[in-house]
Amino acid sequence: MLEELKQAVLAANLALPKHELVTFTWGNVSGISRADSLVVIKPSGVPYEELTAEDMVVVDFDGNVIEGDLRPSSDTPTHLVLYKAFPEIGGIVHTHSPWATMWAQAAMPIPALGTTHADYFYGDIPCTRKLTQTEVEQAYELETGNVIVETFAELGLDPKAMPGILVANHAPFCWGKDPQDAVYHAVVLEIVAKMALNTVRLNENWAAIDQFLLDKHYYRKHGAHAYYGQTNRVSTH
Ligand SMILES: O=C(CO)[C@@H](O)[C@@H](O)COP(=O)(O)O
Repeated sequence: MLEELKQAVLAANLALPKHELVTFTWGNVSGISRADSLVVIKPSGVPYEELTAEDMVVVDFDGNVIEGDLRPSSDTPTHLVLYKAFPEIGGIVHTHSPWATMWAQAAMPIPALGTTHADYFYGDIPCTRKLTQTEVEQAYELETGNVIVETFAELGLDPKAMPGILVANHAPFCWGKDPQDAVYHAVVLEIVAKMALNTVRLNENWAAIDQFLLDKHYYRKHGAHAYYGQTNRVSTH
């Protein structure tokens, strides 16, 4: 059951240490089969170098384990909230990648400063509000998902145009059309987080990218009028 998705979720998880986005077991990737209403996710706390496809855990939308011998990622409730709220996404990544996590710990959005950012994130990368004590104590991982959805609703953001967020005092979550696409966005997020932090350190009079340049770069790669890359080759970005 879901063998292909398990392989894809395993490969996406293994890509995290390869891209230096995780230390020890600090992160997870999942993928969804919308046809089956099932999610495949990394097991909790298992070192990446030991993971196999059989270790991937299949859960339903209520978090019940349908397949797998191991306990699913502790962040499974967050992933499930996001899959339910954002029907267009097919994969989710959570890491504690240091540059993005610095912005999350500062509880600050990452300003859109340049075209590297604009190529993938259409505007400032938001940061959630802090969770309340009740939220943390009663349903921490579920409320982490809820505060992400709340932030997107308040800011009127489109999860396709803004494929990631920072959770205040915690770390980033990213997503994409499938697990690999979500990893791609997590890699870009870490790079733009590093560049933005050093940019604002270099120039205290920093200014956001002009809207017309942000538009040009984002829409070169996305939407009906995209023209980046080749038409006769499979190219995701
Ligand atoms: O956020 C944290 C730890 O603070 C977790 O996401 C991280 O350690 C990964 O946990 P799992 O191994 O997926 O349960």
